Amino acid sequence: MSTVTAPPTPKVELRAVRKNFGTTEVLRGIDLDVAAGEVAVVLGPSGSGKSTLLRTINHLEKVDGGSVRVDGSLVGYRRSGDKLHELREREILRQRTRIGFVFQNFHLFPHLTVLENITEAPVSALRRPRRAAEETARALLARVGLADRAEAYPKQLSGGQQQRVAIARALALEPGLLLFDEPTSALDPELVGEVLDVIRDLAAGGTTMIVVTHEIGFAREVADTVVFMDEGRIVERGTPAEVLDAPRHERTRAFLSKVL
Ligand SMILES: Nc1ncnc2c1ncn2[C@@H]1O[C@H](COP(=O)(O)OP(=O)(O)OP(=O)(O)O)[C@@H](O)[C@H]1O
Repeated sequence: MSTVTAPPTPKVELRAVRKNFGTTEVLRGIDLDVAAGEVAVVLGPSGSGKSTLLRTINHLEKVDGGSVRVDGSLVGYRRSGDKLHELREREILRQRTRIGFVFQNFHLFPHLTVLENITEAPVSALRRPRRAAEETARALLARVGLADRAEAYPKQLSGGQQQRVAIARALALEPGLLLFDEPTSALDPELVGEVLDVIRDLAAGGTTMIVVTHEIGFAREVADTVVFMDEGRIVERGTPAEVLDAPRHERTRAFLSKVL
């Protein structure tokens, strides 16, 4: 008797995702699977829809068509009978806490210390006891190399340090998925490496990640999969060697010739 094993459910599953802003079609039918533990790097020219793609996965943007599943559940919707119903805002927020999001411009709260920035969401959204949340936050700060900056305010830190705090803050929610939106593009060149090192460590530890970046060297080294977006579509997807060294699509070749 043969045993048939079902393929594992992807951690992230996008099917025919469409998003419009007014009359502009920004996502024009995106299909994307990211498996548990996979690191997907998304490349593409400015305006191709990379940020919007991440924001639909996190339900910061509602889709106009298609579906987004994270861990098998439809983001933003629940099913009853054959019908899909939009989830209430509270449930959407709860789902969103399972997905860590690191922005280009850090988005730290300026009036809170580093430690408070990291404990804010676990205490308020997840109702973790403050003492336990602080203990976790200190461990995460050590992990991103900032154990001694817990009491500092964001403006007292360099951009690279602020971004490492933002990563620690995302990790404090113990997310099953981490999304990075150009995490190094607001940094001075000498600070890029320290942030990429932290992301590299997370990748090596098996965290599922989707990273939008223009850092081709990082993509080559860390990505399992490289996705190239152009005008709201995924036009190429493959291993770093396939997409970066032997791109099949003319638009990918043109883009790489500018950034390499
Ligand atoms: N909230 C919005 N309202 C209207 N248009 C928007 C909005 N957000 C994005 N857009 C438009 O959607 C398109 C795709 O934007 P998006 O930020 O997703 O691209 P991107 O590939 O991430 O670009 P970049 O690399 O410059 O960040 C752009 O034309 C942008 O102007």
